[in-house]
Amino acid sequence: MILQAENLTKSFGGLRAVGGVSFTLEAREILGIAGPNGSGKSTLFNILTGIPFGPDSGRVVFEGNEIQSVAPEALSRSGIARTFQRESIFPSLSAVDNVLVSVEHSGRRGSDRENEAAAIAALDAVGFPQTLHNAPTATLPIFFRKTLMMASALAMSPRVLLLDEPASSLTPGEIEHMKALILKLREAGISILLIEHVLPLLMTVCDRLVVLDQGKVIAQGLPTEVVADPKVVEAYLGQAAK
Ligand SMILES: Nc1ncnc2c1ncn2[C@@H]1O[C@H](COP(=O)(O)OP(=O)(O)OP(=O)(O)O)[C@@H](O)[C@H]1O
Repeated sequence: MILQAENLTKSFGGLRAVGGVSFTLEAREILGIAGPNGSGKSTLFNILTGIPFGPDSGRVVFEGNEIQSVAPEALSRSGIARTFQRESIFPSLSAVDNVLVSVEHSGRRGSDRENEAAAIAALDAVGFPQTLHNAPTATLPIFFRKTLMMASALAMSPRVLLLDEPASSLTPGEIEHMKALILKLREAGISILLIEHVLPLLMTVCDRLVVLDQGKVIAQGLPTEVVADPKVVEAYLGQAAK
């Protein structure tokens, strides 16, 4: 086991966005976090990484160490990196310069030439086209903005990577590329937590699923078992009916 969440909670005023969530992530596992809109998925990522806020209570154990109170910068240097649901890139910087920002915050800062080589290696690892390395990122198509954000996360050399809806707004062909990329990252030895709305995508890449509804785990286990669980069907159908 590489990561363990124990009874995590987070409230916003009277709203309990995450209400006692526990799960484990095994080394080199892809664990999907599913659940309808507003079920607490992104808040769970926020409190796991401390970006932008930690949990109200509960424990997060990463490689045997409690990390729920570790500052986010120290945490990302220690081997956990994340992407965001909305692409968080610096639009005025080129792709290489975006990734360089991560390299320079990774705690492995070298010479300018070494840093640039590390940034380019991260872009290559996600298949980001060389022709776009120096293009302004503001005008990049969404698929490349998403892979750029993944390259920035990889530049931190994470052992655990949290991906928040990497496939949202992508075309079916792009989703296939994204799937292949996620599987390749696991092959490279990275353990992955993957938030997605779209159950069929989770079904094809995840080893196990955890399903949240209203901040609580309502099911977890093998994807085929979880999607057949009446509580999961009800949570998704309830959402569709709204
Ligand atoms: N910073 C915040 N302040 C107040 N309420 C928040 C905040 N962040 C999230 N919430 C609320 O917490 C609940 C869980 O939101 P969260 O974004 O974690 O859900 P989600 O499952 O990621 O949803 P989606 O699939 O729509 O992204 C929602 O009711 C949301 O409105």
